Amino acid sequence: MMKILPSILSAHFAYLADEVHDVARDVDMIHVDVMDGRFVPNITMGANVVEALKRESKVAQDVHLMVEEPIHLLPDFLAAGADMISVHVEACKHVHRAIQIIKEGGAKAGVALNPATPAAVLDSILRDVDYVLIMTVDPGFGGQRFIPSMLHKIRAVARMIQEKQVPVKIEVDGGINSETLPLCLEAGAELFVAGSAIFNAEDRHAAIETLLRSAQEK
Ligand SMILES: O=C(CO)[C@@H](O)[C@H](O)COP(=O)(O)O
Repeated sequence: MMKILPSILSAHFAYLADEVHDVARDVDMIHVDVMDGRFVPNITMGANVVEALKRESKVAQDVHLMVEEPIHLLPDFLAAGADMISVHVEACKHVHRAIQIIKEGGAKAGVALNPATPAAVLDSILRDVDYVLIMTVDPGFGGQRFIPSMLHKIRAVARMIQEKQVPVKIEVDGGINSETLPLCLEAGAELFVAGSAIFNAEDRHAAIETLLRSAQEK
């Protein structure tokens, strides 16, 4: 079943709780971008924000760690209540260990791939993860343009999942809007992260409706 995950990177940080309440009327999960200023140029939020939002809202949180060597941070994010956590294969020397820690902590575990990272890196990890996050822009900023060649990668990962017969979901993130969402859906994605397409809209409810409708129209 497809899901839309609003990325709070594009929300108004001064009113974060209100922004989360606003979208939580329409979705059951939000996407939380954690950036360390090293793996990607920006610095955003940490486990304290996940914990604070957990106290404010029941909405589930999908935490995307854009962080060099994220293993040491996992216990904090798990304790804060993260429901899904992904680590980048490009940033983590011991991906299997990270996946194991996330699962043992009770969250769903994902691996994230930058646009230039080939699907083949998943061969030895696909059986161990709950989801693969395919970045459809280079991570670091909201509001970038979707990279069309990522559709091939989505298809390649969908094929690998089918061949290995594993219950792994494909998540896409970056430049997702009512034009790109149906293309990704057709290629095999199920989880759609959208930041500016939702939070830049005056009416977030209508923006989410538009995204959901675009999936049906295809
Ligand atoms: O991880 C990231 C950016 O690095 C994303 O989650 C962005 O927040 C997506 O924003 P839009 O491309 O949808 O505006």
